[in-house]
Amino acid sequence: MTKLKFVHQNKELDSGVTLIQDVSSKNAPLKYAGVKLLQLQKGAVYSEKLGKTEVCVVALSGKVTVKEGDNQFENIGTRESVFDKKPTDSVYISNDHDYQVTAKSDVAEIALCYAPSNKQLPTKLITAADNTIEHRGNHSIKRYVQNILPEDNPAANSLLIVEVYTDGGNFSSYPPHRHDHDNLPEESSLEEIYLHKITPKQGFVFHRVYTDDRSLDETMSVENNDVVVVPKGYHPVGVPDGYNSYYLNVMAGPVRIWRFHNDPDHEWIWDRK
Ligand SMILES: O=C[C@H](O)[C@@H](O)[C@H](O)CC(=O)O
Repeated sequence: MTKLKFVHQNKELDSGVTLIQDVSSKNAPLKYAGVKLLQLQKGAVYSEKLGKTEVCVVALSGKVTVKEGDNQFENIGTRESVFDKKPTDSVYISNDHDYQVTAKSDVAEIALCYAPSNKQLPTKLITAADNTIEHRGNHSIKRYVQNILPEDNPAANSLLIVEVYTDGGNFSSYPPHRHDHDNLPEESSLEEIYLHKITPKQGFVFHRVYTDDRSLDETMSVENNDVVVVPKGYHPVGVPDGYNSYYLNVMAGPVRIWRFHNDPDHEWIWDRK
């Protein structure tokens, strides 16, 4: 059985810096994407030296200052919780840079989203206002999407990043789709990471990852701060009534294009009136 779910941890990295998730090709069936979830106490500093990797620092909650070379972005972040359900600020940093993140609020949570990068691009603040918003779906497949780094934003070499909110009783990433065939223009090959958050925090959601031939077919119950990786296959999410779901998606692959293929068995779901 392929390990697709990574349960949250609480590992003290440094004074005031707690590592909750660290998922990458080193410990998961991934070749491109990676994610870290960190919680920082006020004044705590997380530093990193990038190789041939780009990173997008997403200010999930609280406020942080991000410094890279001569670039300093002070007090970024717009929300106390991801469930404030509004866009936040992020900073894109490409390969071979050193950067530091310092917490400015009592507690700050950041997601570090990684993908391969060989061409240095400008370090860039992606403000909340730069996010594009979508309301997708109908019936019981309604979700609200905040695009942080969609493919029409040329700021990154490989990264595609989006936040998705799904209220209880709804499915998202549904009808099921895949993007695991390098077959443009019909379909692109992107692996994907889901960083899940749920409110109230004792909740869970169902996440299935399966392939057409069912050689991979895992249905998982996923809890707050768990990560699910999607190396290939369809990947629908179901949210029990009474709870609301948030997930941060990190996608990356050979080409920075998002073209998905719906599971033919369930594509009719989109056509309902
Ligand atoms: O491929 C993208 C991911 O599966 C999600 O971001 C999905 O598109 C979100 C949704 O449309 O429900």
